[in-house]
Amino acid sequence: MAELPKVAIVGAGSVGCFIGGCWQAAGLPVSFIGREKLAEDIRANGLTLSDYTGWQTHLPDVDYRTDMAVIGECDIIVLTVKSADTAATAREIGARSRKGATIISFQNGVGNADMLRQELGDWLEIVPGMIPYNVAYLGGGRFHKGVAGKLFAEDRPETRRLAQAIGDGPAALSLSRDMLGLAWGKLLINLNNAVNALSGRTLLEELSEHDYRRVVAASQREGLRILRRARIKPKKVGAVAPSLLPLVIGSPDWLFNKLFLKAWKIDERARSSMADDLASGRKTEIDYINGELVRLADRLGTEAPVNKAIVGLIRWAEAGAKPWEPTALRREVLKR
Ligand SMILES: NC(=O)C1=CN([C@@H]2O[C@H](COP(=O)(O)OP(=O)(O)OC[C@H]3O[C@@H](n4cnc5c(N)ncnc54)[C@H](OP(=O)(O)O)[C@@H]3O)[C@@H](O)[C@H]2O)C=CC1
Ligand SMILES: CC(C)(CO)C(=O)C(=O)O
Repeated sequence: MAELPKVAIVGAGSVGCFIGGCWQAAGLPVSFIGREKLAEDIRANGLTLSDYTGWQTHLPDVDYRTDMAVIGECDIIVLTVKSADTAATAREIGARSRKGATIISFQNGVGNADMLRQELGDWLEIVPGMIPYNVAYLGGGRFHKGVAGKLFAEDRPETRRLAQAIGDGPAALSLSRDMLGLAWGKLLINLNNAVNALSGRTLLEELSEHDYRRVVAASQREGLRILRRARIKPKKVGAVAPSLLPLVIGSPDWLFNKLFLKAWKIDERARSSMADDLASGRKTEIDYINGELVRLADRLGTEAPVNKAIVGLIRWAEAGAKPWEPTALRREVLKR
């Protein structure tokens, strides 16, 4: 990999188009692999990327495809499909990729890298990654990063070279030797995704309501208890240590809205990816977030009533149930 690595983004939707677009803007050769609807849009409009700071760039020439033919030429494969699609997509990648190429998972949840190891471990180098920020598809080839944060990938020689090639910028790559800890830290933050989706509101609107935050805080407190029991140490993602998350999220409005919400730089359009899934009638990743804790609790012989209740409400919402008002959601989940 003496020259710039050739990158394929597989599952080029919100996150994939943003990351791949930023890396192309940084000078890397990037091919995007995704669905025909986005291919048409990007063919017509190119790719426009923006973020919450007002930064914007436009890429008129984008190699967006709907087949994997190019994958055999790529050094770095970035996987950005939803978790339920990981195994099937990995098999497609395995059939076409070059032995020894690197695949990085930028997905929510804690199990995608293991799934990739299972499907592709003897063929590709499997690298866990983590995406801390939100990306919204705004139509017309536009993708907007709505929350602050830096991408992470496991610290290895090939990711060090990649990070150097990308340089600084909105999709800069940081490296870590504790990706599993980061994945669990991110999962604790992602417990807000379901409440955001159930609220039917933007992240800012939802997080400014104390009753929604009380539900999130309770699911995080329960998550932390289960992780302690499993001897899993979640790592800090963002400004707040995992053990303090329930305290900060559950704090009263006068403190939370004035201090924390302002400092987090959340764009007023931003919603969680689970809210996007519900809005477009797709199955959510609930089984890989709150559901992961429910399964872990089960394996440990303990209970996860708050997260279990939230999984149930998301199932209803997937079947078409209406959004929840703050107090009604608090009463339904916390029974108080
Ligand atoms: N969006 C966000 O702000 C954030 C997302 N994440 C995580 O990032 C991951 C990606 O999310 P996001 O970008 O929102 O997802 P999107 O649904 O926007 O993008 C994934 C795309 O991959 C397509 N796809 C699925 N299987 C294949 C395949 N085999 N070949 C080609 N394309 C395929 C999907 O098509 P189809 O829908 O037809 O299946 C979809 O268009 C998720 O794990 C999510 O939780 C993390 C942080 C923030
Ligand atoms: C909003 C964010 C960045 C954190 O919950 C996210 O991970 C998502 O939308 O899936």
